[in-house]
Amino acid sequence: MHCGFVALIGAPNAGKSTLLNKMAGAKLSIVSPKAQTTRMRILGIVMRQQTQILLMDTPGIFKPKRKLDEAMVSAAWTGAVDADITLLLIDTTFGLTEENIEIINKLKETSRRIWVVFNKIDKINTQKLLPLTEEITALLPIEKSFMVSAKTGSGVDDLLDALAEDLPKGPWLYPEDDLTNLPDRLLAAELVREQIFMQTHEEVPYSVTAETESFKERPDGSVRIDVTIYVLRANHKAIIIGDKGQKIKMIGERARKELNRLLERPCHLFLIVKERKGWDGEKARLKAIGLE
Ligand SMILES: Nc1nc2c(ncn2[C@@H]2O[C@H](COP(=O)(O)OP(=O)(O)OP(=O)(O)O)[C@@H](O)[C@H]2O)c(=O)[nH]1
Repeated sequence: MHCGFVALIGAPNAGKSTLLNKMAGAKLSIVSPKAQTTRMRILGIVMRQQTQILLMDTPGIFKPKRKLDEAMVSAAWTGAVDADITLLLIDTTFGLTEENIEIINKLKETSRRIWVVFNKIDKINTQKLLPLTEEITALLPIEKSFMVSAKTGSGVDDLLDALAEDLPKGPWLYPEDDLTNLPDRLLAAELVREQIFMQTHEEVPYSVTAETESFKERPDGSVRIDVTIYVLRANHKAIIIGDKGQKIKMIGERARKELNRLLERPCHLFLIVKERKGWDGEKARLKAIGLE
């Protein structure tokens, strides 16, 4: 038996959550075209041959402005420090950005073993990759590099095989059928937040947090889930509710469909929206989404 922690690290939007989901074969971490969608560490438990790969999705690394941002970036670095292998994910459509150079400089101090994963190769001419690889190896000692498309799955099997062979000997830490250690109530709140990221724009998604207030199993096998959406400002509340409640209805419908699939049972989802000034600086709110 082999078992080890692998952290996915990179700039916002590099495709870390998409890759985690592809490697885990399940939608565990929420994805949107907007930067900073992931706010906490999400563990995906992936069985490959006789190896349990404990794959950690982390928030994108960027310059923090508020307390929430600081907690997110700090969660990402803790993920890298704790990992046996750190996968540095590079969005090849942008190449070596300033953001990536900053991450690389800090990775040198925090991580022992770094593999580089060039992502989104479905979008680029792969000839661009050779100079990019050279630029990165000049900055950072990397053990291995991979070319993948997290979206199509191209190259993902090779990456999984390489991890399975390389992780240290040791007992599995989780039952082999588990997909994640995250509680269902946290996954439910995340799926609601994902829909807000998908269906609202500009500063609205960054004004929002979602918390599951209650999660009750019903005798018929279904589950009732009540989620509170906190927003920083009254006008954001109005945007999320929408004209005649159309927007919140759509958020709820889409999140419920995803939840049914993830929890493999019918879900009844109830949403309420509350204005809460300064939630993004409140310890309790950050703790509720797994941040310290
Ligand atoms: N074409 C293409 N798009 C991708 C690929 N991987 C991710 N994306 C898209 O890139 C966007 C960001 O993906 P995420 O997985 O949310 O990125 P992330 O690194 O987790 O982002 P943060 O939450 O900001 O840290 C989404 O629109 C994805 O669909 C890929 O391999 N190819």
